[in-house]
Order: sequence, then structure tokens, then C-alpha cells
Amino acid sequence: MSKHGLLLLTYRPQQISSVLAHVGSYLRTVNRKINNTLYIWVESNQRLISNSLEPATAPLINELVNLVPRIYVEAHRRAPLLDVRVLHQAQYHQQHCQIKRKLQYLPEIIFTNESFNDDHVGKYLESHFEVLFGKLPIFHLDHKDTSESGILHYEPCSCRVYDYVCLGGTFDNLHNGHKIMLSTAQLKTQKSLTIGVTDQNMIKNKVLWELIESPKERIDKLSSYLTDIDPFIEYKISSIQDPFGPAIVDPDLEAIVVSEETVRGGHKINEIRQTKNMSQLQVDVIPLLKDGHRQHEVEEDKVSSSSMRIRKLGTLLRKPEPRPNLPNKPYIIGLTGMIASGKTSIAQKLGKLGAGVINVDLLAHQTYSNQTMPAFKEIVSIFGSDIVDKDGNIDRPKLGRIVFEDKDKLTQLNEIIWPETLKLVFEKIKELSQKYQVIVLESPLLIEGNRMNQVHQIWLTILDEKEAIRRVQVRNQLTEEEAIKRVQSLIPSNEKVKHANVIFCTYWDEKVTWEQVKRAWEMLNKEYIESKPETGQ
Ligand SMILES: CC(C)(COP(=O)(O)OP(=O)(O)OC[C@H]1O[C@@H](n2cnc3c(N)ncnc32)[C@H](O)[C@@H]1O)[C@@H](O)C(=O)NCCC(=O)NCCS
Ligand SMILES: Nc1ncnc2c1ncn2[C@@H]1O[C@H](COP(=O)(O)OP(=O)(O)OP(=O)(O)O)[C@@H](O)[C@H]1O
Repeated sequence: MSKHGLLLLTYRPQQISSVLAHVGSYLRTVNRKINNTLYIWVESNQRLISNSLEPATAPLINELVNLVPRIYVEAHRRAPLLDVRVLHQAQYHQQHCQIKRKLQYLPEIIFTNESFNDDHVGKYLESHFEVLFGKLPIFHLDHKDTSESGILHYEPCSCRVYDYVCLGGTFDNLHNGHKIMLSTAQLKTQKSLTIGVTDQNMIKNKVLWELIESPKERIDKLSSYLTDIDPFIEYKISSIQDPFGPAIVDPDLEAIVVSEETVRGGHKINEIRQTKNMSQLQVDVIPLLKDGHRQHEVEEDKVSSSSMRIRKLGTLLRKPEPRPNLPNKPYIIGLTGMIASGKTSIAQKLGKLGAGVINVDLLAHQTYSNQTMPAFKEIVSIFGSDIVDKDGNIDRPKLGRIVFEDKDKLTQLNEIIWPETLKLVFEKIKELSQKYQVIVLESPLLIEGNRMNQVHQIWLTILDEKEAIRRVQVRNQLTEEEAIKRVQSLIPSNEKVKHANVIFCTYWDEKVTWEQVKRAWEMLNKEYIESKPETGQ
């Protein structure tokens, strides 16, 4: 299996759309041979037959606007996990034909759909790219099952081209739907493509927004993707704070590319431009790419970044850091997350699957549960005798109201309780390690207390803040204001995500939570438990 490859897709003169007949079959074979990136370069077979290295006559724009999106539709069907990149060589960029392109990922194998002399193929590709193709293996693709041909339901948009085009999006987990939109816009652009990328304040209503990368990371990835596909256009990519961005400011823009679901945004932009006496943008609409690989009813119908985020739940997102300070056994999972995000519910499920569970909160409460316990006196001396109830115990709801009103007091309380709690945690770990290989330490303040190196992996529960506030109100009988204070008293989930090896979300019903937990448990056992020795890393 190679990581990256390049498919040289050749067609007979005047018959460019004929490549579509078999592209699905080619992609299926390629999908078995590479597992990361596939570049596709579309070329007339005449250039290879004649072994001519003269500049080619590039395919016509109307052919490409038809062809390229359809290749992505097939890529979604046949190789949904491959990063397919159809490289453009549009007619109006003929003057750049002599410039050798760089590629972001170096191909390790070449695929061709027609048999040519291997030397010709290597030389031809080396005349277009700064890659030593001559040394790479060449695999000739056959298409046996022609029955797959021509089943592409795709209505391409107009083939008019413009100097200045714009579009917008979040572009998290760049997928084939995005690629259709971006390619269409690139093919329509002769000079400059302006792209607005949603800022952090615009994504907070999206499902699992905490898993979306920062605007800078998304912009960087988008920029290197676009340059890889077509380095001859100017790209102006910036973050936007509203749905309109530069589209209602830049007088040079001529067209906007939108999808069926965002066409209203395009028309709204034109309304605003009209009020400012600016020219109207041509609104070019691409159809939505439906998801043929939906895994769950909570996923969307269309190929979507949200569905891709949902699929990450319960999987290993980040390899755990080595913990030379900890023995390999027992293997300790720190389960943390926002208040009412479902830590206890997930810990219980892990318990049912075979983990030993320690609730650090309960042990913390033990440290001041009666007058003989070590933290009792210290807490009363700091928070006053008012917090002791008529039975002589510390009134926890009352203490809670005090510390969630005042961050300093919360820190003070944690400083008193933590050393004693830690002693109890160690005792409990020792006791449970007789029976369990995996111990789940349910610990709300694991990250706040910077205690991440005391566990082998960090598993994080996240939940939409509004839902967390609703749950706290119901469960703890609090007002909305009090619930908000509790939920917001900890480090926000989007910052904790950086530390997490596995993430869960309990937003949907229990069945969905169970699926995530089972996935994580299986991964843990397979990768980290079954094959580990007692000591050493
Ligand atoms: C407010 C905007 C920018 C927010 O983007 P959004 O969060 O929806 O981005 P997302 O990354 O999900 O999608 C980006 C674009 O790809 C399209 N898209 C997403 N999935 C698919 C799919 N499966 N098939 C086809 N297109 C798709 C979206 O409809 C959108 O047009 C957008 O929704 C919008 O209203 N666009 C029209 C106005 C605009 O472009 N403004 C900025 C101009 S600079
Ligand atoms: N999958 C789920 N679907 C719906 N509700 C859930 C789900 N999981 C948990 N809940 C509910 O959310 C509330 C909080 O869950 P839980 O007590 O497990 O959270 P927690 O993170 O342990 O809270 P705390 O930090 O306060 O201890 C509970 O009322 C629980 O019933």
C-alpha cells in the first residue's frame, strides 16, 4: 500500500467526457492501492502517443466544469476516504504551461488508464511537475465493469468565466462537496478568487463545533489545497465575522459560487450590494452532493463536515503521550468534561464493559464528610461556621453556591481538598488494580488542575453549552443564572479538546452514547491493553 499516487487520466481527442465512463472503476482499484492522496491529471492521449512535450491544448472550460465535479461525485462513491485532488490546467492559463508545478504530497506510484511506453509517461509527467516520476512504478488500470458507466446524476452550473469570483464557508474537514464548489469556482476564475472563512463566533451553533479547527488552521489548509490544485490563480482568503464578508465590500467581484443550501446567502449579498450601488454578482449554484455512506440517523443527508465530526466520537484522535512516571498496569483513563456533560453516565458504561471506576468527586467529598476528616476543619476555618448544617456536616449545596460565585474561592477550596483526595485516589487505585486492568478516573478538574500526566489517556465528554445548562437546571434544581455560572466555571470544552485522546458527546440518545463508548473500549483493548507488558513503555 502506498500513501500518495497520481492518476494520469487520458482521453481521445474531442472525447473528454468518455473518461467518465470508467472513472468509478479506476477509483475503486486505486483505492485498494493507496490510502491517502490521489492526484488526477486529465490529458489528451495524443500528447503521449506522439511523445510530444510541446505545450498541450488544455481542455475547454465547459468540458472541465462538467468533468471535474463528476470525478468528485465518483470519488465520493468509490473512494470516500481518499483525498482526491483533480489538478486543473484551464485554457486561459496556457501561458503557465511551461512552469513546473510542485505538489504538496509526493506521489509514490503512477496509475494510467491507457498503456503507453513507461519512459514516455515518466518524461511527460516530469515536464509538468517538479517530481522525479521516472523512478516511480507505473500501474495500468483496466476497466472490466463498464456497467458502472454513466450513472452520474450531476447538474453542472454555467460555464461562464470571470476575472474576480468569491465564495464562503467554514471548510472544516475539507470533503468532496467542498471540492466540487472550490473547483467550480477555480475553473470560473481567470484572475483572483476571494474566499471568506467563518470566524470562531460564527460556528458556535454547529454540531460539535468544539472539534472545528481555528480559522487560521482552516485558512492555511484551504490555501495549500487550492494552490496544489491550481497555482496560477491569486487567492485572497480571510476570516469573516458575518455571512457576507468581502462580498459586500469589494466592487471588483463579478460572481459568487454557492450551493443549493446557501443560495439565499448569495441573493442577500446582492440585495446589500444594491443598497450600496454596487454591481450585482452572478450567482452560480452547484447541487448538493448527497452522502451515500451515511452511518447513522444523527448524520446529515448530504456529505457534511458535521457528520465527519460525529464519526470521530469514540475514536482515537490523538496518540497518548508516553508516561514514564506511571506503570503500564493498571492502565488509567482520566475521564473529564464540563458539568452535566455525561461523565458519570459514560463511566458507568465503561464499568459495565469491564473497567474499574473511581469517582474523584465522591472521594473529594469524603475528605470533609465529617468532623474527623482532615479537610473539614480547614474548610470551616476559611468559609465560616455558617456552612455547617444542624447535623454538624458541611452543607455542600451552600458551599457550592459560595464557590461558584467566586473563582478565587473555588481555587482555595480545591487547594485544601486536593492533597487529601489524591491520597484516597491512590488507595483506591491500589485496591482496584487487584481486579481490573483498566481504571477510569472520573475527574472533572483533571485539566484545570494540570494533572494530565497522572493518567495514561484523557477521555473528554463535550456537550452543547445550552444543553448542559438545561441539564444542570433540571438535575440540581438551580435557576438559569446559577446553572450558567456552574457550567462556565471550568475551562471551555473547545480548549480541552487539544488535550483529549478520545472524545464523547452525550447530546443524542443513550444508544448513540453506547456506540461511542463501545468503539473507544474496543480500540483501547486492541491497541493498549492486550499486548502491553507489566512495566516499561
Ligand atoms: C455563511 C456561510 C459562508 C457559512 O458557511 P458554512 O458554515 O455553511 O460552510 P461549510 O464549510 O459547511 O460549506 C461551505 C460551502 O460548501 C457547501 N457545501 C457543503 N456541503 C456540501 C455538499 N455536500 N455538496 C455541495 N456543497 C456543499 C455549502 O453549502 C457552502 O456553500 C455560507 O453558509 C453562506 O451563506 N454562503 C453564501 C454567502 C457567502 O458565500 N458569503 C461569503 C462571501 S465571501
Ligand atoms: N446520552 C444521554 N442522553 C441524554 N441525557 C443524558 C445522556 N447522558 C447523560 N444524560 C443526562 O445528563 C445529566 C448529566 O449526566 P451525568 O451526571 O452523567 O454528567 P456528569 O458529567 O457526570 O455531571 P457532573 O459533572 O455534575 O458530575 C444527567 O441528568 C443524565 O441523565
